[in-house]
Amino acid sequence: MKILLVEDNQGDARLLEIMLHDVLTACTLTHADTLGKAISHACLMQFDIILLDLSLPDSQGSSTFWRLHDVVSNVPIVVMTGHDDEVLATELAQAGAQDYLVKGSVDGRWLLRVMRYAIERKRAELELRQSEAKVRALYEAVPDLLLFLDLEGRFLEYKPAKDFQTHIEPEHFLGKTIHEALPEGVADQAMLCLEKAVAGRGIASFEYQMALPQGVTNYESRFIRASEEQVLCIVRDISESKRTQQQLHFLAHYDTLTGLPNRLLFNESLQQAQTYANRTSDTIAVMFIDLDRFKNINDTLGHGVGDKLLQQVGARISLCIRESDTVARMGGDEFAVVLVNVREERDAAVVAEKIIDALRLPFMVDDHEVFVGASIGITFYRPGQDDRDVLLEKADVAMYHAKERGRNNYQFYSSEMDEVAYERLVMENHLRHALDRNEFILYYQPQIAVEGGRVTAVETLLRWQHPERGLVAPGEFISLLEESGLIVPVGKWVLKTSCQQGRAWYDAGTPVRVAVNLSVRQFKHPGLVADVAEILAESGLPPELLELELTESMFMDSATGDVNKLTQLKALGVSLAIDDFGSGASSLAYLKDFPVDTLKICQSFVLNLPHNNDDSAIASAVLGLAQAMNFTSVAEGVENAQQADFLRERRCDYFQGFLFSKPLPVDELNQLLNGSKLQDN
Ligand SMILES: Nc1nc2c(ncn2[C@@H]2O[C@H](COP(=O)(O)O[C@H]3[C@@H](O)[C@H](n4cnc5c(=O)[nH]c(N)nc54)O[C@@H]3COP(=O)(O)O)[C@@H](O)[C@H]2O)c(=O)[nH]1
Repeated sequence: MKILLVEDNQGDARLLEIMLHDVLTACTLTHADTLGKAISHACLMQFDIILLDLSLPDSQGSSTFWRLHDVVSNVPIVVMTGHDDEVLATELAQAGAQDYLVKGSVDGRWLLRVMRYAIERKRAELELRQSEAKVRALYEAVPDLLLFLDLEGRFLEYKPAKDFQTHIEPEHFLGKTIHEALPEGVADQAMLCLEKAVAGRGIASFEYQMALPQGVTNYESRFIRASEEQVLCIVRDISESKRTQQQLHFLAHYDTLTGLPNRLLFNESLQQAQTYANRTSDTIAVMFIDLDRFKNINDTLGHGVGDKLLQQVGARISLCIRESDTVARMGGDEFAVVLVNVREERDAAVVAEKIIDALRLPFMVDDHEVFVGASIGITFYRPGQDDRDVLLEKADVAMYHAKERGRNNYQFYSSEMDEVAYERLVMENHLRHALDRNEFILYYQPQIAVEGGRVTAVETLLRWQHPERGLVAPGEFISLLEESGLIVPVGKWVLKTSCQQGRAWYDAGTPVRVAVNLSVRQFKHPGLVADVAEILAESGLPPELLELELTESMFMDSATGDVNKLTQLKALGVSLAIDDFGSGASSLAYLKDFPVDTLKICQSFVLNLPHNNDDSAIASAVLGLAQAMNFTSVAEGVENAQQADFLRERRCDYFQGFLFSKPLPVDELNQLLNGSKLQDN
């Protein structure tokens, strides 16, 4: 123990020194006989205790204590007095000294006990002071509204929040009970929490809303027992975090484009509906809706229009169902509906018809009048049957059937449909290996010059030589190739084989232009231009003998940088044709901006020539346009002489169709090219 003894009387000092050495084995005693020396020692050394005589040569009475205390306020001071100033010593002991001793009345043991108590008390005092300081800092720093209540729930103390304005004066609370100060519902919950806190069951909290002058605000109140008599209530404004929570919930459960539930919320709703149906034995209908022609609109008019269209579609579907039903956007142009309380299949059919009718009406999007349709697949859940995923799969399978049945219709799921879906899956798997197994072959359909009747070009048409099914037409697998992305490698193979064949005809002295179809996905593939350049170089086909057939949508989608791609393709020296011209609901303005060489009149307009007035008008208009803009014109699907006459009279440049030749394998086409010129009959 390190002791500073401040005593000017050498005798008294010596006496104390002896007493201390008697009772303390390990003790360092520093002696000062003036206050000045005592202060110097106290500044230089950390003492455990100071024994202080109040009457010193340089200071007298209470000021002796206070001057030393100011310097070492954290060291316990025991005041030593004579009998005559015991009153002063008592006062000082109450004011800050740890204790006092009357000189001559103490022995060593007593002195030791007094010192130990003094040190203990001082330590406790310091700890208390520190913990009070912490509580005060905490109290000041807490941004929340703090309310202290008695154990019955009467407000005692109010500290306003730093973070938010309640617009309620402290008087509204102070002196009042919870029930007097708060609205009934909130007060009931607050009392419950207070009781829990009083019972010492930790922190009890609840969230609530209050209608305040500034609007509805969300609060959280936490109650904790603060002392024997008081409970602390911490009130926090959680409006902001509630809003964030709501936004996060919205983002996680709703589709941001249409505001409809997304797949996650749809699944939850379906699960709830199933649980309810299990109890009530009700039937649920699940519909899968896929828009017809949406992709075309998106590709031709752009994604902005596509997005707005989806919003309108979502709104129209919502109007066709009851509030208890759910409509969700599952992604892309796919929507799903859960109908609850379905009595019979007819109920679901009525809703499906309503949806189809609603979506059949034109949509006005950014001054465009656009038409979509819907293919709907329907399946039913009866208690205890399929789980959620199976239901959706079945509705999806039924939807595919609706598409195959010509779109704009609905189909109920039946187990036979699974076989078709299975076949589709098997076909997709076979297609994945078809390229490696050399199962693809190319047919070529001649294009005949109207003037002179010679074969000047051929269109390359893909066929699949299936090991079991024989020759499969592209109508059965091109869409599967598209969906699976296989169209990119397969399309490259078509291009390469066509160019090699084109070069072979060129070398054989029967040069013909080869027209190759490009699919949208192939066109959008970033490596397309490089692939065409490489294939031309490798095959040695003069570029002017290659024509690429593109759809109108590829020309229209200029927003995606595809204009540049067209220009790059054109720069390779190949020609570009617009296939099925007139079938895409698109603006004609692009014709003058893009490097187009050939317009191919869609065969649907040729089919009913010359009797159908509309088709005649369209075919005439397209041919007129081609002549005016200096494009080459090709009529597809020419099957009879009347069609050919009509087209010839309107100065069509080339014919393609069964009237002249079906698509042919290479050998047969070689015979044709080597034979005499073809004549139409
Ligand atoms: N991306 C690619 N698409 C391709 C490729 N090969 C073909 N296709 C596309 O598949 C569609 C169907 O082709 P296909 O079954 O070969 O039908 C073509 C002709 O056989 C048919 N045609 C030709 N003349 C007549 C006729 O007089 N009557 C009649 N009913 N049909 C006829 O038309 C199809 C050619 O059409 P088009 O391409 O519009 O010129 C077809 O859409 C192909 O585009 C490929 O390699 N890649």
